[in-house]
Amino acid sequence: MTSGAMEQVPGWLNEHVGSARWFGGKGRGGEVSRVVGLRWLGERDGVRVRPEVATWRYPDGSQEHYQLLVAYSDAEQPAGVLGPSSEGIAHDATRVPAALQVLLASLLDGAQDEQWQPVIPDGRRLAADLPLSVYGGEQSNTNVMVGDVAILKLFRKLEPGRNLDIQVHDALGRASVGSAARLYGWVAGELPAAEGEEPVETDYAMVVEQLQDAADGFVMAREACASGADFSQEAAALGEALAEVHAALHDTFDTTTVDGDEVAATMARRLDEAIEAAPVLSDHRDGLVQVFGRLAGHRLPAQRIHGDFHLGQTLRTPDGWRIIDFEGEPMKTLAERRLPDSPWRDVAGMLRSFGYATSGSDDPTGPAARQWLADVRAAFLGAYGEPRGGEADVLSAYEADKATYEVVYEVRNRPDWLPIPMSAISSIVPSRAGNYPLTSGTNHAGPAADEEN
Ligand SMILES: Nc1ncnc2c1ncn2[C@@H]1O[C@H](COP(=O)(O)OP(=O)(O)O)[C@@H](O)[C@H]1O
Ligand SMILES: O=P(O)(O)O[C@H]1O[C@H](CO)[C@@H](O[C@H]2O[C@H](CO)[C@@H](O)[C@H](O)[C@H]2O)[C@H](O)[C@H]1O
Repeated sequence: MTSGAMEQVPGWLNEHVGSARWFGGKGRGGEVSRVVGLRWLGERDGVRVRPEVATWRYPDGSQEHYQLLVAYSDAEQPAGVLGPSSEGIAHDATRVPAALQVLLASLLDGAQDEQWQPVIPDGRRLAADLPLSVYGGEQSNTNVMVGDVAILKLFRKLEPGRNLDIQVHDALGRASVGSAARLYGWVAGELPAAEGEEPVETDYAMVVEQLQDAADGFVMAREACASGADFSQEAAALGEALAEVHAALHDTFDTTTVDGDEVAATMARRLDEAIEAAPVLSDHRDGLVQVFGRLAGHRLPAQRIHGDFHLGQTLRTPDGWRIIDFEGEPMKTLAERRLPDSPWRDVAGMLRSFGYATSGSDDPTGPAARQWLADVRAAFLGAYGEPRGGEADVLSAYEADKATYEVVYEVRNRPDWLPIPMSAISSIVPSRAGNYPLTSGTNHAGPAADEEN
């Protein structure tokens, strides 16, 4: 098969895409309707590598595009086997070391065609023989660690236009913001066009500075709460880092104001969609709508923000906090994620995340964890800038909205963690039906603390 041509969809592809961590349509049904191979990137040790675009079609007729990186060989590789194909045995290339080397070499070689265009303006420290490994933790895309130099982030869900992570890292680098990683390069290209359609630009990958000795903010905060260690100074530094990023984004991208009535209506609509995915929310509907309703009659300043800010998006390096992953909420469309939004959405995301961190404590609802939470919230807000006047209501509405989003996220991805956002919702909006029962003894999170609001 030549590059760019459409191939018959092999049977194993539905399983590969539908069960992947990066697949955003879990629970919505559908299947792969077509798959198109882009350019062959090269061959090494009998393994040929090609990025491919799989189109997933949902029962309602909508569709999404996902990037696959496929390695083909005549013999089975030790890991990553997907199934047979007309090109040989297909493998998930992120699990085949030789295939990852082919990918890196092709970026450095820089060969381009319309569909796949590597651009590495700052690749001084990259070399084809650097060891490569796929990051093994939670991620919505696929991060390949390139030695200790860079991270190659393969975007999985492909969307039209410039990727937000590339755009924001670029802007923050130009503004000399120290609390984000440096952007080294990217792979732009085109989504394969269906018959009779014009090709649409997209981005396939990004290469950024690999932060060294970086501790995950969520792990750090959770451990601090579990051991009773003070986290206030760290929380204050996080507040400063977010304020620095917000200031740069404010000065770089368009700003506007948004209508509080519309924001409240959008939150209520999101809630109704959330209730369909997570009926457990329905008892809280009226109370949540009331919280959202406090935005009515106000105009809220809006600007480009992070959009999915939580402790898992922060890394503590020896030089201070770094904020990562500026792609916004994975469940929103790119058009929605590009729109200016209230900076209080990011603040609320971090406050919610501090609540998640209390799950590390033996007694998440006990006085020590509650005090820890109150202290870190106060320190973070103090350093970021306390909400003034009606901003406190805006912040509460965004916290409630974020918790609603989290309920759906947990239902779909980590049902064991569901008690955490549910208990937050119970404390924001005590319901007639009583609080969500806190379960204990889950492997991951354990019971969640009641949260301050
Ligand atoms: N620049 C970086 N330096 C070091 N580690 C990073 C960097 N960017 C991301 N990581 C690690 O990779 C993980 C996933 O990255 P993230 O950008 O959140 O990916 P995704 O969009 O796939 O969720 C992070 O939690 C972090 O541990
Ligand atoms: O994968 P992303 O980083 O884009 O974010 C998604 O996954 C996050 C979980 O990994 C999820 O965050 C939720 O869990 C965190 C603890 O693991 C917690 O700190 C956050 O407050 C909570 O929202 C995030 O919402 C989701 O978009």
